[in-house]
Amino acid sequence: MSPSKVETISTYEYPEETKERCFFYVVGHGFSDEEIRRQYALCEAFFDLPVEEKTKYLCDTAKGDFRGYKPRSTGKLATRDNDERYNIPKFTPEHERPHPQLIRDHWEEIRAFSLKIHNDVLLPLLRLFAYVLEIDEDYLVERHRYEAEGLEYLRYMKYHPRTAEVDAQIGNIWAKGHTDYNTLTFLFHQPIAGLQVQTPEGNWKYVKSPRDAIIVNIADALEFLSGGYLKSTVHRVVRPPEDQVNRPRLSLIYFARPEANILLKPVVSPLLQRLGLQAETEHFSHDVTAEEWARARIAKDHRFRTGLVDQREKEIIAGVNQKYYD
Ligand SMILES: O=C(O)CCC(=O)C(=O)O
Ligand SMILES: [Fe+2]
Repeated sequence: MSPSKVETISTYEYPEETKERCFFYVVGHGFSDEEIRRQYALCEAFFDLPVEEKTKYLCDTAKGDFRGYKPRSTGKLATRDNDERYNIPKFTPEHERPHPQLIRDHWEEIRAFSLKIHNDVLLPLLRLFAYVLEIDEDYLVERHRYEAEGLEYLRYMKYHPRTAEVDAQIGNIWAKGHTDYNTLTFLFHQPIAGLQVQTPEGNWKYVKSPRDAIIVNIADALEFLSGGYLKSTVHRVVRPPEDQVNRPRLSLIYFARPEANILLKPVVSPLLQRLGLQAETEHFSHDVTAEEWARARIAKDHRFRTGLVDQREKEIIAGVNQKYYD
């Protein structure tokens, strides 16, 4: 028998990495399935309250304030959105406000849940991003102090199923493509499909939601602070697939934001200097704070939702535009 011929092989060339902007997942986050499902149960119970009760806690979105209850649009504006929200702000004296008894009855549990996201998930990630940016490990942490003035909130959300006819009028898009305006958004497990992320080529891809993972989304403030190095993810929500379309879609989301007076400009970072990103990628015509940016975006959103304008306005503040995507 002749020895088999040994083929010479060269090293494997890896295919090019995907250039997609991604959400990323955090696992091993320390939240039990039960803890999360209790929050969903509270979310469901909140939206089951009579509408007269919920509207006592309306948020003042005209002024860019998202604390409290946002009803879904109805009547002629019914196609503008199909979701109700209840945003529960940080548990600090600045944000003391009335809440329904249901929320009061579970105050400590909701508070512990919110603080756990802030302390055990947000802060370690901020240290990681500081490491990536080659800046002091606590630089971002010191700008997201829980006790400081500024708004973060836990959001309970409920999307109401709509008929195929109504959904067809808006191209089956429940929430148009957008970026979030905060630092990081944490989306807890979401069994109803619908969330999609936009690739740099402009295509949309479903975001899977593994049961043990929190989906994390980089948002505008982090993009500004990192000179565009960390990209604010463009995402949207579409009509769920046929086997899920008749079920209400509950979402449990935490929005972390920088402290109110943090200026949205790139941090001084060796990495950004090397990459030539130290100059701002988008230029505000004057300094803009995290609070101003968020309020301006919420107020513009209010104008569209409530029918004051028929097209979403592009310019948000100080010459910087927000893009919307179908
Ligand atoms: O409900 C979701 O899955 C995403 C919601 C969202 O993008 C938002 O509220 O900003
Ligand atoms: Fe979003």
